[in-house]
Amino acid sequence: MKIEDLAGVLPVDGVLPRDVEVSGVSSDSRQVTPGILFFAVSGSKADGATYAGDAARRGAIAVVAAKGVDLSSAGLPVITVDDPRRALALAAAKFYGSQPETMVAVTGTSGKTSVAAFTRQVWKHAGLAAASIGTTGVVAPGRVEYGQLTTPDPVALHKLLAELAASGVTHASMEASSHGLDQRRLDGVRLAAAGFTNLGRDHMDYHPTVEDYHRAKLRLFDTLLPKGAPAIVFADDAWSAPTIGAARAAGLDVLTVGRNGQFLALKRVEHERHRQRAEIECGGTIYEIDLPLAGDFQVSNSLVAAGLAIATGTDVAKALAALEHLEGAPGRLDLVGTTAQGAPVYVDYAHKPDALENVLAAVRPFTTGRVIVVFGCGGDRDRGKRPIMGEIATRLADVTIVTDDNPRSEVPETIRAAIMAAAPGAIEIGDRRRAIHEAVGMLHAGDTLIVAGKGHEEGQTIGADTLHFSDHEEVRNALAGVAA
Ligand SMILES: CC(=O)N[C@H]1[C@@H](OP(=O)(O)OP(=O)(O)OC[C@H]2O[C@@H](n3ccc(=O)[nH]c3=O)[C@H](O)[C@@H]2O)O[C@H](CO)[C@@H](O)[C@@H]1O[C@H](C)C(=O)N[C@@H](C)C(=O)N[C@H](CCC(=O)O)C(=O)O
Ligand SMILES: Nc1ncnc2c1ncn2[C@@H]1O[C@H](COP(=O)(O)OP(=O)(O)OP(=O)(O)O)[C@@H](O)[C@H]1O
Ligand SMILES: N[C@H](CCC[C@H](N)C(=O)O)C(=O)O
Ligand SMILES: [Mg+2]
Repeated sequence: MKIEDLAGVLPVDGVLPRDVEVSGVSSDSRQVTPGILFFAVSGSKADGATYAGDAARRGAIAVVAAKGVDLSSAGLPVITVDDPRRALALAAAKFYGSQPETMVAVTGTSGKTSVAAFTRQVWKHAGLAAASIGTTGVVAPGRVEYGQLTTPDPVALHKLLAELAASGVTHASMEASSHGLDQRRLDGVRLAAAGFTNLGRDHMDYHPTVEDYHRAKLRLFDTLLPKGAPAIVFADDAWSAPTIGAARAAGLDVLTVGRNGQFLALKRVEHERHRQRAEIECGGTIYEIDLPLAGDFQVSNSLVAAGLAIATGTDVAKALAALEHLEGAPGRLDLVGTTAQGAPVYVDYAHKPDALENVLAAVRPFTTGRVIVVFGCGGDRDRGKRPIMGEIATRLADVTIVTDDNPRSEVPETIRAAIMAAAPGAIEIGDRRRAIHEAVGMLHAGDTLIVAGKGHEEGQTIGADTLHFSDHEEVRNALAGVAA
């Protein structure tokens, strides 16, 4: 690509000769190779501008930086913009060129991974070549890969989207995390529709207030979606009304789903142990759907996913019929096994208060005995959620076992103590393996065990080391009677 090809997204005129070849774009000087256009972005730990010299030494052709940043010593032509992160996203989109024709994104505190996976499955059922991108990685026809971030950085994202488009993928759903939205990672994605699930306490180590966190999420609707595009909003959350208001004000076609929804109205749900029967009304017709998943919240997630598929052209009856074949995303209320007496053991990714509350409430209706929960809180993350989650667990479970979940650089005992302080009667077992085995050993007929917090994760990070650890494996071993 020539630098002039970026003229639509960057003020390149007069900075470099128009026919200078660009071999790529990057915001990480360590990744710069000759011909790369370097973007100096200011981050949480460092300021990219201080690495412009490094980028120059590695062969960058120019640096894109915020107005007012002094880069006179970098020895590179400077292109100035208002928002270097947005410029990077738009330039990455232009550089890699193609994206699946129909792209949708979903945001919300909980349910993003599930909705992205469900939307892909609904499209697939409708005969479309579909992919999903999120916390558990990339899933596409012939491709399953684990990813590092929920919303990949724009350079990795557009490289991936171009690969997917080249492989024939026409439809892709992706998660829009608040970090991703705030850091402009999705700004170059051509979105056809977007979804909102709910808002609760999360990432309070990044966003100063819950209002700031909500504002970051709203960028998806008021900045990224084109006017007139459909916004599928779950209508039964405390934050639904302000989200609907903002989406309407942005000129979007707001389609609400849920008990209070109008586009897909949930009329009735009957919960069974591992499945649910839902009556959904759309355009005056009632559809009866057998959802093969446990958990009230999965009904909500299915409605958002079906809404996204319908809003982007899938036939209503086909989309709703596809819900009968949904598979849960890995580690989301994932039934790993049952004891000889039939007590189910679920692995779930609830690592924030609302998610824990929902998952414990979800299993109560089909638990005739006790609900037992094993969970902990991650180190180097929001400390405020620890007592809140302790309180939720002891209020909603009959037996609470507090254990470790990625203590990272923190002292594990201190994290557990903060949870225990609000969890009277809870049992403290730091070693997660032992905690899981003891919990499985306690199960009687009618009980349900939830091992929460790690979901699909395959490691336990203690200090700087990540040791292999899988809740799925430990549950299976404990059920098989293998010693801890
Ligand atoms: C806090 C955060 O979100 N950080 C992300 C952010 O880094 P940053 O911009 O703050 O980077 P920084 O370290 O301050 O450096 C500033 C700039 O200097 C550059 N640099 C730095 C060193 C050097 O030698 N040369 C150089 O050019 C860096 O590449 C960067 O561009 O941008 C980077 C590139 O996109 C991300 O990899 C990085 O994610 C880190 C690893 C991370 O852990 N992020 C998590 C918190 C995250 O984003 N999570 C969300 C939500 C998860 C969920 O709830 O599902 C996600 O979407 O995954
Ligand atoms: N719609 C929902 N409402 C409330 N809780 C939910 C909902 N969907 C999922 N959960 C809970 O949140 C956990 C994470 O679900 P999921 O991975 O789909 O959400 P996410 O938004 O992608 O989360 P993360 O940001 O952690 O990746 C689930 O394991 C479950 O406990
Ligand atoms: N995206 C989240 C995941 C948290 C999962 C939990 N197991 C933990 O380690 O706290 C984070 O990195 O904060
Ligand atoms: Mg996710």
